[in-house]
Amino acid sequence: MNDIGKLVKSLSFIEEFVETTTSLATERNVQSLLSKVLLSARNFTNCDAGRVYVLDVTKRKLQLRISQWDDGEPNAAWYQVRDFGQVGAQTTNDPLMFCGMTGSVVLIDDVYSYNGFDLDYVYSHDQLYGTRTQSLILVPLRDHDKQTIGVLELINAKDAYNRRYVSFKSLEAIICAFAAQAAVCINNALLIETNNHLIGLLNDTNQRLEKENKLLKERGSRKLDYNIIGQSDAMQQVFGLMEKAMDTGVSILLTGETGTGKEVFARAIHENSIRKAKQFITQNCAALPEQLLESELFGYKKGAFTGAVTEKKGLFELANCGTIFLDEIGDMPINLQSKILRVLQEGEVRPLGATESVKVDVRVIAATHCNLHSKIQKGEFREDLYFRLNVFPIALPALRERNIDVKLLLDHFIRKYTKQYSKKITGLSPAALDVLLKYRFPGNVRELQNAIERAVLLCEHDGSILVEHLPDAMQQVGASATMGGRTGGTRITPLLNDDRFSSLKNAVNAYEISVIEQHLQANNWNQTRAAETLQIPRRTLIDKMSRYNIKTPDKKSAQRR
Ligand SMILES: Nc1ncnc2c1ncn2[C@@H]1O[C@H](COP(=O)(O)OP(=O)(O)OP(=O)(O)O)[C@@H](O)[C@H]1O
Repeated sequence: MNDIGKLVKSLSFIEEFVETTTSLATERNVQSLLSKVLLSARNFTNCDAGRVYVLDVTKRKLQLRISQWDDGEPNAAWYQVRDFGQVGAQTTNDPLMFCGMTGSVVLIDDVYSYNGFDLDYVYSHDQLYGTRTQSLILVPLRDHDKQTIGVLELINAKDAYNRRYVSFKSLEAIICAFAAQAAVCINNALLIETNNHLIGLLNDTNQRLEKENKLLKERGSRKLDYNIIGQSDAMQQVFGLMEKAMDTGVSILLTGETGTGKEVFARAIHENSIRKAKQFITQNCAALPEQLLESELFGYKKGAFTGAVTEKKGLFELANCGTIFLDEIGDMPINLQSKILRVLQEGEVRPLGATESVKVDVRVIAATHCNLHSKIQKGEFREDLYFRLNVFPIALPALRERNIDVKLLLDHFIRKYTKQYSKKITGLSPAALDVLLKYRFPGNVRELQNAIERAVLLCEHDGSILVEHLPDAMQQVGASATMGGRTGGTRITPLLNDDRFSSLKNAVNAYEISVIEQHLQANNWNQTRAAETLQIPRRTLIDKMSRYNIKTPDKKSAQRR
């Protein structure tokens, strides 16, 4: 080539160079810019391949962002992110780290006979993808302030005419000039990318804050109406937990003795949540045999079993977008537990006899009075279901642990039942109040409520509730307190005048009957639970009931309400 020819070639090269770098400056998308940068660099230098590595926002981690070989873009699985914080620039044996940290060019013409830097990443790439790296150059990408923002790597430079390998030495100057221009464009695009990312984050945060604000405003204007009595610290803690869980939709596990208000709380959570416009459905898992419970909860298709003459929607479907309260979850048959788990995990139910599942969005609130841990140990309750339900546990305190609430509840129920039965009474006599404050309430609020309802009915118009209007078990507390601690004996007299106490045996029997009746009543006539609170085997309870002719009143089953 003569001088004129060389001059023309140089001029057209410069023209192409300027054109390319100008076109790069208009590209805003980082990934397509990197792709263009690499392609242009390879075109100028006739390289087989190349890669661009970019430092992350912390300016510590060098990440592979794009890789091109003649026959495609191998994925980046082989590449290990370089952490600049781990070694010093001068001690590193890794050429990428060295180039990035010192801003120096690394040029290797014969990769397989080279023994300077550790080129393991090159060898492993060749082995993994069947490539052949002959030579390479690493050039730092630096911004206006000479801060490294990444590394440009070009591989296997070739002669444009005969496609033979050539040394990168002759191309170093032009590659460095190109890299300097490209780095400015990449830096701008990275800043725009970071900006957009931050704007996105800001928008998300704004939206979230707006939502939370709206919720808080709604909450402020919405009168939280729990209809739950309790000012003790223990109850305040429960209210706090309940408010935290209210609008989240997480599963809640309510634990506590019988009658502590698990269902009251479940209903209050639903009625004060964003689901309140939808259904609140309750199902007592101990109340039905397994198959009936299954068809209640999941529904069935026509012909799914003998008797399934029409299709029936299950409770989960009926509670869609609302809340389902699964009471006595500890008594859920083990086979059904896996189905419940599926609802919680996948948000879908499959009615009996159906071939397809139905998507449901139901908040599950479960309750139990029994110890699920021991049920898990006995293999009666699935541990995975327990963890799923127990996302947000709330333990309700027993009434005896929150004495200051007893008075409030007494006032509340006296007001309620005097209104309900249109009865005018003056309140509780001091002796009755004394008894009630001493009593341990094994049946908790339910027992107190039942006692007051009964007492209001028994009490004289315009009179006050006396000890004799209270259930026997409570009267015994009053009597034993009088016998044990006080003198005067006024409260023993009625007992001695009573035929039932004519002999010690009769008195003991009468006492036993009243205790058993109390526990049955407090447990809604559920024999299993009454036996538990009495701490006797269920069989013994049944024997005693038959011996003393204690009969369950007609309807005591706690079904769906
Ligand atoms: N804090 C409270 N304030 C007012 N009433 C309450 C309170 N706690 C419970 N009650 C009343 O006590 C009775 C029993 O409550 P609930 O049925 O919610 O108890 P539970 O813990 O679900 O009982 P079980 O385990 O036997 O099903 C209900 O009539 C309820 O209205």
